[in-house]
Amino acid sequence: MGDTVIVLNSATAIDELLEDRSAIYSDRPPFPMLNDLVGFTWHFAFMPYGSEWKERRKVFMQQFQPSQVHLHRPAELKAARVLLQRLLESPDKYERHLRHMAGMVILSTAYGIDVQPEDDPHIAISEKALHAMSSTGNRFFLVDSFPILKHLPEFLPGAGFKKKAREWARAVTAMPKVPYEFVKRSRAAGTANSSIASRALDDIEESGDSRAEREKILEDALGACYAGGADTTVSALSFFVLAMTMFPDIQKKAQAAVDAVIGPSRLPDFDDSVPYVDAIMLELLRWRPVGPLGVPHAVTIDDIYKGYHIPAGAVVVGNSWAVLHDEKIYGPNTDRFIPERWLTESGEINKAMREPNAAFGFGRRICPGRDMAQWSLWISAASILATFNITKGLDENGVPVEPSGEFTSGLLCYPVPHKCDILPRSEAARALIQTALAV
Ligand code: HEM
Repeated sequence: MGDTVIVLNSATAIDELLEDRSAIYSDRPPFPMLNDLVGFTWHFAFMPYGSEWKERRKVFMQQFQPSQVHLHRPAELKAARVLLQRLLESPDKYERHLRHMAGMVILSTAYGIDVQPEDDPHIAISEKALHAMSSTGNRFFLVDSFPILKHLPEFLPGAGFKKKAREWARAVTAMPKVPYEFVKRSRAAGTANSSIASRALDDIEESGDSRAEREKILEDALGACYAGGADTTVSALSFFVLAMTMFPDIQKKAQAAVDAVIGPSRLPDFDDSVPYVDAIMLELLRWRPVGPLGVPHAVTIDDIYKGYHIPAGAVVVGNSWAVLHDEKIYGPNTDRFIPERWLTESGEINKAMREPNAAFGFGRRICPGRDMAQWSLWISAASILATFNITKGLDENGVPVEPSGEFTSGLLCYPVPHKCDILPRSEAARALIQTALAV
């Protein structure tokens, strides 16, 4: 990393630098362990600001622009309903089910893959690579401060990180390749489902441009869906489960709001408008941003801000947590979970509030999957509220166990595991879940 690290703690500084001057604040630090050794060089989240990053981000954005998002809805809806069924069968494994749901949305949307209920091979490959990413991103490796160390032979004492990196690199290289090759094989066999990959390959074939290069860009860009979207979605939904466990009154209010719109005989759909659930989603992203310090940016040329010299290469961190907990922006008690802060007196979303975009990063690097993320979170949360009660688990004496509310530290945070019971709200709710996928 560069020698200078600047942490921006105020919304004003973030707006003025990472947003207004994003043309020069959108680079990344080098990440020697993650990129050079573990092999995430294909993932545009970690690429330097430049043509390779631009090409991949452009291809990605084309598929996630507003005119395309309706194509992703069936997969998001199906994954939410499968989630309900899995919660019904084994509620104690809810973390595993959230992970399955996030993987299902991404693999189905991006590649048209129908994931298996258990031990899906595509999920397994991607999860291995994600494990490498979180293990690398959440830990300090000396090689990140002294990139020269990457040239140490593996057998030397202190070079154990190279062995670890080599083991991880296999899964990391396979992550974008294996599902992409699956799509190509399915197309050749005439069995391919509709997917982003398949539609983009149609375009490439029709255009007749230099195919190998465009395909490589597409393969990399799609690999970024799982790499950027799985852990983050799981973390946000885990915080939803935590919030519903900790704040039963808010859960009751949300269930009443869902019931009033949906009624007793069906499950939520994307056309349903439930502002209280919108408010819960906004508050969730604000209260517990999954990456409190985002992903570091770097500045490409020397800059001056308020009289301070910011040298080229400086690492610039936008402190999302500080912005999202700023009481001047979001009102009092920002450490508390209060969905009402997002609502007007008449119960509509208050459009004057600053959206919790800081949870998705900044400027030209802002999360390009945020729309998909928010819709997936919304439909999952609304479906759970419609059908389940989430309550505190009981200890051996039958006393409810209060969750600590704590969360892990690192690039990406999760709630510390807590005891909770997830049970259907009624026999009618159970029946709705059981028949949901037959509809
Ligand atoms: C709750 C869910 C999510 C959260 C909180 C989240 C948050 C973030 C954050 C903080 C960044 C870094 C932005 C920056 O550097 O300023 C990012 C980047 C990224 N996210 Fe997300 N994300 C989520 C879901 C997704 C999903 C579902 C996808 C894919 C479908 C995705 C794909 C990406 C990619 C590809 C990047 C790299 C962008 C770049 O460097 O140009 N994310 N996300």
